[in-house]
Amino acid sequence: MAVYTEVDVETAAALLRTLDAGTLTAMEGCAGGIENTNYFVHSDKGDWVLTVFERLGFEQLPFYLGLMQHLARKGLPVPEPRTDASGNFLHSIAGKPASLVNLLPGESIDRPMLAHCSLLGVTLAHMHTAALDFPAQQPNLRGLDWWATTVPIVQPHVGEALAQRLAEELDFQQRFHAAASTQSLPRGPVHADLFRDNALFDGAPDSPRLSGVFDFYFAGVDHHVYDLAVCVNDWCVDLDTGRLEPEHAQALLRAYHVHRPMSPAELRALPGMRRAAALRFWLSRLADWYLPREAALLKPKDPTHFERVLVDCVDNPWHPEL
Ligand SMILES: Nc1ncnc2c1ncn2[C@@H]1O[C@H](COP(=O)(O)OP(=O)(O)OP(=O)(O)O)[C@@H](O)[C@H]1O
Ligand SMILES: N[C@@H](CCO)C(=O)O
Repeated sequence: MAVYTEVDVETAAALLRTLDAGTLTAMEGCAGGIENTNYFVHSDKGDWVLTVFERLGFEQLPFYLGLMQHLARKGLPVPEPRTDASGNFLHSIAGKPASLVNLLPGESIDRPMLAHCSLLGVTLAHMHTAALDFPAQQPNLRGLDWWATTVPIVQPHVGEALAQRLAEELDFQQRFHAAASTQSLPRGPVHADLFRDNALFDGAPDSPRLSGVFDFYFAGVDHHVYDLAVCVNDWCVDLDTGRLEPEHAQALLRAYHVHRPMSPAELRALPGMRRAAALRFWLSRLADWYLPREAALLKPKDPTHFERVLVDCVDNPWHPEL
């Protein structure tokens, strides 16, 4: 149950009033999610998600919430932070940062079909294009520097063979990211964590619609092809074996390419970026596994899955046909 900070009815009702979001009719704590306190809040003006941020500070949130506002106002299915009369979207509850966004319709999909991958490709292309003129800058805080800091932290816990694999992959990534061919790849604000549990679909089963993309709290400026690699590694990988499902990946990339054509350099970089994305989530899961945060209620996710994904990326580099 992801309610770390109890929010009482009076506090929620007062926030709704401040944000001209109607009169509160009901609220319930949200069981999903592990990072933040989330409540579903209902009023005579609509349905909302009230989030109290447990780890992120007031200084990082303007980038994430501003990017969500930017994308939502351009018509993307992204929650829009509700603003007060002065235009502020960052509020405070119990001394912690808080936000109120509109509740998006739809459900997450456990096992994406080709149609879901295509819809994701279309939306991701639109998100990348729409974000290009977002003025704020924040690097991907889970990028190369973080990998280099985290590898030696987790190495003592994983045994010699895996410690060696981590060192070799970090070395590969440092060379790959230093190459001029990588540095010149197109960049912009990207989601960087758009797993299947961060998207919603509605519509009939045979004609789904992508109705929501949320959880922008790892977003940052990075290469577009890195963001694609993160998606391919989750939406288009068998969760039992860690192996790529090439038809799913092809569907995602073809749909993306129609709306934001990928350059030959981006296509060439995809195998290296898939390795980068696999390393990033292997490392964060290893860190959560061996060095759990104090008082964290979260059940750590299985790191070995991304070890398998990385092995598959290295052993079977995949090149899309567009
Ligand atoms: N704007 C929204 N519209 C609809 N549902 C939402 C929205 N925001 C969050 N949710 C729902 O609430 C759940 C928890 O949200 P979220 O995933 O952002 O939690 P978290 O704790 O912040 O992050 P994490 O996924 O890292 O645990 C989601 O699984 C989703 O079902
Ligand atoms: N998507 C991440 C967790 C949240 O960032 C993972 O599956 O490891």
